[in-house]
Amino acid sequence: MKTTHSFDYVVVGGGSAGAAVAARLSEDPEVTVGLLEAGPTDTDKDVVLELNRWMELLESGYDWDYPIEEQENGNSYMRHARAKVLGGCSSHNSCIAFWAPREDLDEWEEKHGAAGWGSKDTFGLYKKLENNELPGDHHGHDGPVRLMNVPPVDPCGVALLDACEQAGIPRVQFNEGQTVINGANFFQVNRKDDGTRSSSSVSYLHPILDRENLTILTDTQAKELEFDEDDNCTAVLVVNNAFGKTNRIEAKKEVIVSSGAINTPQLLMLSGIGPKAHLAEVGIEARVDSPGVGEHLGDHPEGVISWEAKKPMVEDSTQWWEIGIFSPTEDGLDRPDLMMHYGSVPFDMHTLRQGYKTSENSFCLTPNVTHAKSRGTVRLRSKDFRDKPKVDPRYFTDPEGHDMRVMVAGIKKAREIIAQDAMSEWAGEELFPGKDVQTDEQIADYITRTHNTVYHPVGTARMGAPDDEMSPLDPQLRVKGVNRLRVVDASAMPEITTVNPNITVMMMGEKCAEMIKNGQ
Ligand SMILES: Cc1cc2nc3c(=O)[nH]c(=O)nc-3n(C[C@H](O)[C@H](O)[C@H](O)COP(=O)(O)OP(=O)(O)OC[C@H]3O[C@@H](n4cnc5c(N)ncnc54)[C@H](O)[C@@H]3O)c2cc1C
Repeated sequence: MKTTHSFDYVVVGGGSAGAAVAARLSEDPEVTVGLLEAGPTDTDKDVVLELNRWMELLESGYDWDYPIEEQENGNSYMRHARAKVLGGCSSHNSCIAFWAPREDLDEWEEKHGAAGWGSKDTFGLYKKLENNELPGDHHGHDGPVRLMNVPPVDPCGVALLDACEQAGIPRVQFNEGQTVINGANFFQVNRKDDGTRSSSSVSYLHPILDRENLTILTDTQAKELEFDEDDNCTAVLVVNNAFGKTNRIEAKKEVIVSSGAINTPQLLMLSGIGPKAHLAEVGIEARVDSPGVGEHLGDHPEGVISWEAKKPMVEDSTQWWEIGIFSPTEDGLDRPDLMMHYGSVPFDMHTLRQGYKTSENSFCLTPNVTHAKSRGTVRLRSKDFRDKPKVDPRYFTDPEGHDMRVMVAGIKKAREIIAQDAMSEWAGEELFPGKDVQTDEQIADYITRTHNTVYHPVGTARMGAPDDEMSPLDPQLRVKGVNRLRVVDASAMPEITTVNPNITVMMMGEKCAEMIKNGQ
């Protein structure tokens, strides 16, 4: 096997976290950094760069496109989109941009043992990464990632916010440092003024493409991590050619895996780090018996309810999913347990096949469970790195029934909002689930067959206290049981964020680089 490159740091995956880590580490001209990305570059691809085209990327050649295992209580037709292009999912997502509520981060530290990740240590990193159009000291104004408010130009969306107010959900400005438990508005998005997404690639990598100590190798897929006899991670074995030949990329200091919540546990397991019994099933000898790898898969399950529009819907949009509504289903919560997105597009991808009505001129609300309790797994299908791993989110399997209870409440809350006077000029017939679906049981049955995801898988290689055997990473993101190997991406989250996670994943990349630079 040929060693084709040698770097101090090798980052595996040029996505939301990986691009940030590589950019920050290579600020030091004394170190060399190699960034490996399985997909192609984004620099010349309008379909990737123009934010309002993001839905074209689902199930396209830029999507790893993971089917899910047969679900006991969920929609087995669902697919998990995962971008395969520089910038990762930040290059094909809808760029809804949120700081995590401080309670989420404080819980990571206090409940899950992720010392140093509380809001007092991490809010400064959100500030560092952003260039927010909002004024004030709370925000950063010279970071790489541009955040802006979606202009409130969609008249149906404006009416919806009026209806929210009539239903007791006030307009609020997001990302101002106060946790929004009950409130709605047009989102902030990470987008530049000219409509280009401010993905991690656009934000962190495009400005430094000619940096001499940073080498970006696209179309380069990692298949295994190499270790020496002292369990130091010394290299990444990759395939970057049409003949399937393996090349070796040496890491003189560290390897940082940032391949996302599905591919990171896959690569760890292919490298012998994972649950021993499962590895044995596919013929891999365990280097580290780490039972938490591929476990604890969390997500935001999402339902949909849609109405025919009485007036023509918008024909252009910032990104078609422009409004967020937070509304708690019970009193006394410190964070909302229910969120909804508003879509100004037909969204029948899971309802049409089930026989529900559809319309070209419609809008929808998509309630999601912000802290779903069901947990799934990512497992190897075989020891072949080319085989898609088995993704089993086990939606709606939590024994208390919390997730379905919140989802049913979400459908009812959506109906309550749309029934307000302010929506009377817009809301026509309810297309799905429709007026015949009324009882909790009927709504739950509908959800089970038609739900989607907000595409936020997390937690499959989570960080936690050094002595917690179910957390494969320590709070410095180091993989327990080996040396010179870290993970940073959504898989490292101890628990899902209440809100859309992408900006938090970038923040994690910032913190990882900071810890490495500080010798932690
Ligand atoms: C369709 C969609 C819409 C979304 N919308 C939003 C939104 O509006 N707002 C929000 O906050 N969040 C959104 N998300 C979620 C958010 O984008 C992700 O949580 C986040 O990008 C995850 O970052 P990551 O670094 O963990 O992984 P990624 O950004 O996916 O990066 C992983 C990278 O590693 C590469 N890779 C994988 N395996 C290998 C390998 N073996 N070798 C080399 N490279 C490899 C991948 O190709 C990819 O580029 C959305 C996600 C999707 C899929």
